[in-house]
Amino acid sequence: MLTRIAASAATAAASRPRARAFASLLARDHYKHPELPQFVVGTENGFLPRQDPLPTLPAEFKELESLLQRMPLTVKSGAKGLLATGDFGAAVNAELPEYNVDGIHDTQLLTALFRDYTFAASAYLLEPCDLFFRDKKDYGLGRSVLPRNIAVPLSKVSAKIGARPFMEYAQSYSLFNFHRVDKNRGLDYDNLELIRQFSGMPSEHGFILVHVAMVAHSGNQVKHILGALEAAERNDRTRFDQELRGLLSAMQSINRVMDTMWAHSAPEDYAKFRTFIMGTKNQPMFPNGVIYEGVSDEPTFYRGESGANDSIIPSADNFLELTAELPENPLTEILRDFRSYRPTNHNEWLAWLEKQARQVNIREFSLANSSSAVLYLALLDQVREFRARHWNFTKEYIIKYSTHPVATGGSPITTWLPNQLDTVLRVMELTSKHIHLDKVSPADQGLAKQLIDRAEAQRRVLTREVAALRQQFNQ
Ligand code: HEM
Repeated sequence: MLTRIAASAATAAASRPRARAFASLLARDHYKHPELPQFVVGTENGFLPRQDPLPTLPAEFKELESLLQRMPLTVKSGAKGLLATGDFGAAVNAELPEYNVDGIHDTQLLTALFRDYTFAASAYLLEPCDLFFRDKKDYGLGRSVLPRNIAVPLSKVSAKIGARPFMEYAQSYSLFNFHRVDKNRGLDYDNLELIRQFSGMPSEHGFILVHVAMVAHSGNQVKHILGALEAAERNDRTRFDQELRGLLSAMQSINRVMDTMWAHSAPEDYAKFRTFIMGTKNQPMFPNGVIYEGVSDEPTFYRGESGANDSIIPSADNFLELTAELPENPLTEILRDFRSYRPTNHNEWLAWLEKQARQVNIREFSLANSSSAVLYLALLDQVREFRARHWNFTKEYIIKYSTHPVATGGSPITTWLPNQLDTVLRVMELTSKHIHLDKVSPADQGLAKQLIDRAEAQRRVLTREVAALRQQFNQ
């Protein structure tokens, strides 16, 4: 039933060329159906789930719930948890039954089970790496077999929600891992509480919930993207510019919340919980992958949890037709592979948007009018701002404290993020050549000059930085 609903929604979107087609996925009768996936892109929820995540599991899963509550390095009472003493793996083997999940169809419960089994799986597989890292500042080897009491139900639940059986950004670690302190209030950072975590540290709480508070603004991003596509299709310049202004304001809100990361999550703490969000693909801790006992004898290799699977920036890339400007190289292949580690409907949205923006020709339509072109440049600048801040995060939270050459998602640490940042900066330079500054208001003239100068300077600095880091990391 569930796949039928998702499939019919996808077919509806694909078969209608009009810009509003995707919004029809949110028809009210579909939206409330308990078997509809939790992650369905919308103009209100954006890329967050359509229902708030279940904070605890029902009583029939009490052993799993108990293990997860006792799991963090520091538990709620302040005492040391199972991961701190290196006892989590033994506790899983001794206490966890192999639950039967065959009869479950409600996606709110299925996704909560997916979140909780992926937490248990990552803690189980990476527990030895965390112990090793505390002493040696290297990760050693992870466990290479996932026991059947986790592997079998995790694989079944994953198949039901269309996910890979491994911790991911949206359906487990970040976007299905919050609850509201006050049910009647919105999703501001101060109204968010965390459900699961590995460390029990305030910095992990902040790291996860800043992502949620940013994505809380993505409904506006989706709304204005849909509006701008429709306006361009109808050749309605006035409305197109209004929608671009709305989109700009949504992106500015997202970037403002992102900047609060520095205050909510301390750079020196990141390495203490980062081990547990690593993947098993392209990682030296899992040279032979991981066998899922009771599922298959073939080893599995999965990318780890990463904000790279968030949909805000890929949506901006696709709408602004930046994706088409990415160089054809192994780093861009990694980007495309990352984009497959997200909820099915997010993938459908991104694929639809890339095609639709190309068909309507958003870039050409924007550049055909100097005022729209300045707005287009300002939107590129928001993507630049996100990626530049993000590159600063990577230097301050990771590179300062670790010589491990691979990020949690499995990408090379020194070159992958700059591949995308450099593309935005290059496209900003190209775009600036299409703007007739004599045809825009003095305020827009000043703005355009400021954005172009900053992009040129940033590109020069980035090239120097990456060359130095590549030498240091031998990449
Ligand atoms: C301390 C904060 C953060 C750190 C250290 C960090 C680190 C990283 C790293 C190392 C990557 C490379 C991919 C990989 O994992 O292999 C990445 C990718 C990415 N992260 Fe983060 N991240 C942080 C916060 C965020 C936040 C708050 C968001 C918001 C949604 C985010 C969104 C992304 C995106 C979209 C990518 C792909 C980048 C691109 O397309 O250029 N990250 N992150």
